[in-house]
Amino acid sequence: MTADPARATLIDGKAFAAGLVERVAAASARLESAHGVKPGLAVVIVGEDPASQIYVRNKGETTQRAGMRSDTHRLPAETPQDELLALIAALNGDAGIHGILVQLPLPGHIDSAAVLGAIDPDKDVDGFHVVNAGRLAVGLPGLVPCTPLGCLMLLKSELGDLSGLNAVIVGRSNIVGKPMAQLLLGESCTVTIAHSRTRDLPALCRTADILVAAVGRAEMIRADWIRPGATVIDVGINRVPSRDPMKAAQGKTRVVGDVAFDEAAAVAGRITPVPGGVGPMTIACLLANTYTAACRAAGVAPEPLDA
Ligand SMILES: Nc1nc2c(c(=O)[nH]1)N[C@@H](CN(C=O)c1ccc(C(=O)N[C@@H](CCC(=O)O)C(=O)O)cc1)CN2
Repeated sequence: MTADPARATLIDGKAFAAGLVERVAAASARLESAHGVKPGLAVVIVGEDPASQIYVRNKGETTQRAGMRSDTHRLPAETPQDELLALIAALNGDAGIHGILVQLPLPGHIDSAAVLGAIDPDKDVDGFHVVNAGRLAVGLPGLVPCTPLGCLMLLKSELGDLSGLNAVIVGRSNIVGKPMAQLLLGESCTVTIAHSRTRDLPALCRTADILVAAVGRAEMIRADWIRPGATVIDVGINRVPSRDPMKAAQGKTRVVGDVAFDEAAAVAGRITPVPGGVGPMTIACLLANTYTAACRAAGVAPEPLDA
């Protein structure tokens, strides 16, 4: 009889996110009662992409549950860019709105960089504006992209002090890979960003105490890429056919990450599942950023939101 392989500890992002939303709600209620400021978030969606519709609905519902103001602007797919820019200008000037988020992806006729660049950096709760990317790079207070911020919160709550750890991030996007690298550098990790041109990626990944997978390729990272005991953070959300051939034939899908979870969990020390790992932290951190933006607009120091 063979012994069961050791299994990694699951990092429960769903539970952590629920706790964070509660803390944001409590801090927001105190901000409102002490200073008369109710944090307000405006979410803008252009078009009918079904996944985006679900994410936007979840954002609206979670914002309301946290006792914040939630406005959702649904624009048709053929909305001209000028009209979208005019809406953003109006939201920039609305004192009751502290956070503005434009759901991505945008339809092909719209220049996403121009739209993201039109958001007031102090209301940019996605943290995608170049001003916020610059603030993060030089260590100034700004607004940090939600997914990497959520990953960092999970890592700190699991591992405590991260200083001196080797972190490898697979993926160099502006939204996840690069800000994740800046955040981990800020925690004094030794950081490497890997990408499609990296030589011997499996060997590089095996040097990682912390391995962040943000590449967008289903189950690309295998067990033998992982150093035994490493902490694995899986940012990927990929739809693949259902395991059940009958359901797969009907077009049913399931969500998997960038890490081959079952085999990776036999090697890693800690690992985030997909679903239920990093994903829920994205929306919780959006609320945290909205609260932070509202505090700064009111000239009030934000309360710490750590667990
Ligand atoms: N303006 C933005 N657009 C997009 C962002 C973003 O942060 N800002 N991120 C993604 C979509 N997204 C939020 O917008 C998001 C994606 C996934 C999840 C999540 O909780 N996923 C679940 C699984 C969901 C499923 O089963 O399909 C999980 O991982 O548990 C939350 C938010 C792109 N656009």
